Amino acid sequence: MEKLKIAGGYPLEGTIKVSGAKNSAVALIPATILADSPVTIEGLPDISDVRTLKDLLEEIGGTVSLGDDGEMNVDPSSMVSMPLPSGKVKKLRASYYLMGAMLGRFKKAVIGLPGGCHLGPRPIDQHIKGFEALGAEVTNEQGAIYLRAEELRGARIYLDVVSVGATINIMLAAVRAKGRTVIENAAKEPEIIDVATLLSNMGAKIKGAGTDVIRIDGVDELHGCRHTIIPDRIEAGTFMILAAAVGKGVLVDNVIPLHMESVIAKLREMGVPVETNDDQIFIGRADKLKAVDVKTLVYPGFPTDLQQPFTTLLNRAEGSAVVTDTIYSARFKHIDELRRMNATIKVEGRSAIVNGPVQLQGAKVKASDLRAGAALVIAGLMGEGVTEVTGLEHIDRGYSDLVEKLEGLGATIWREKMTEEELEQLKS
Ligand SMILES: CC(=O)N[C@H]1[C@@H](OP(=O)(O)OP(=O)(O)OC[C@H]2O[C@@H](n3ccc(=O)[nH]c3=O)[C@H](O)[C@@H]2O)O[C@H](CO)[C@@H](O)[C@@H]1O
Ligand SMILES: C=C(OP(=O)(O)O)C(=O)O
Repeated sequence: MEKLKIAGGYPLEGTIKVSGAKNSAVALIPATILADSPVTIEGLPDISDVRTLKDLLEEIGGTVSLGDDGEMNVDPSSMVSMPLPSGKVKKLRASYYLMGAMLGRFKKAVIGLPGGCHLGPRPIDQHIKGFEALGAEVTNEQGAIYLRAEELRGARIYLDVVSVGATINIMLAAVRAKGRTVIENAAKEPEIIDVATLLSNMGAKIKGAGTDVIRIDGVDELHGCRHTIIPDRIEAGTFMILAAAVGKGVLVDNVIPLHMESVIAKLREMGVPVETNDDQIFIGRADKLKAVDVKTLVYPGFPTDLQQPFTTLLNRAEGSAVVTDTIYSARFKHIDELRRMNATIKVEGRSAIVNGPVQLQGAKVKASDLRAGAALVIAGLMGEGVTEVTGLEHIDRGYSDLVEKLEGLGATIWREKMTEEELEQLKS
């Protein structure tokens, strides 16, 4: 096991390139199950969620190759509906997409309950409601979800909660159902459009992805195709926030600026100079930052996945800022760690109140989840002295080549093997 060490307090500059989107990748890969001939996905990020899904496709009989350039070829023709009760499915959240994809292709699946970041309760009742509306019988037996259908029939499904996962999962099952499915109150995240684009290139009939009503006319067969993934707007946002915190001129490359509007607006409100062109965003240096309140919302609102990194940035701002997470009320595990680094933050209900400016100090901290990890890396770069971050298995689920990318901006950051004593401490 390794830990990350960061010598903070130095300004960063240069260009940093964004990889393919994790939350697209983890849906595009299961979507290949639905085809009857090979699918190629270009530009996948080098993250553990992608490697775990590759293993899972191989477990059900797929022939899968993944190049160093992030190109994955999947031949799904020999796949079978093998039960995937736990083990690897627990390593990530998005293993729930195997339910929709396997139900769509085989009309049956057994998948263990998903893992992913611990952000408080993360129910999947809306996914199940959707599968049942399509005609599947769904039961939960000893921590695994059993799905079975004689046939899948299109249905009108109103989501009680706007859910990215449920919207994509229902889409995956519905593309091979008989007749029309309408998903109302659908989520509108760019990753949903990316998955719908892949499925359409495979021969699916989908209209309205990216709006809150998606119409799907089921087809009998889907074929292989080639697809290029969209850039990761959460990784891009992490780099923009990091640049606002410790940059003296950073160009974030390979971005779709339209996806970043809520983040750009908040940074500008704080006084950060932000300029955009077709596929890059430049973040300039502001010596003084103003505190701003932030509320996370479904897309196109401010993403919950950037709430934790943004909370770190607010430590540099003058005044008091209220950060409210309306999606995950308990997504505040990073706060205790930031406090160890000298932050003055109070948590009240769904909100964190950050009082700044404070000079963060290097400390030994632990990432409890993926974006807590990103928040602590930014804090380490801002802090005086050396910061040690453990819990890298979370960061490695979502950030491709993070150390190399930050070194490219001039950061002093490295991975180090943990000692026996440290490993013992981690267990206790
Ligand atoms: C792999 C992936 O894409 N993960 C993203 C996805 O997670 P995920 O798909 O799990 O998140 P959802 O959009 O489903 O969740 C949004 C909200 O709806 C609730 N809910 C969701 C489903 C359900 O059946 N019932 C229910 O009550 C959740 O508890 C949460 O409060 O979207 C989240 C919200 O943008 C992001 O933080 C995650 O990075
Ligand atoms: C919460 C996240 O991921 P997951 O849903 O995969 O746990 C995230 O990407 O911030």
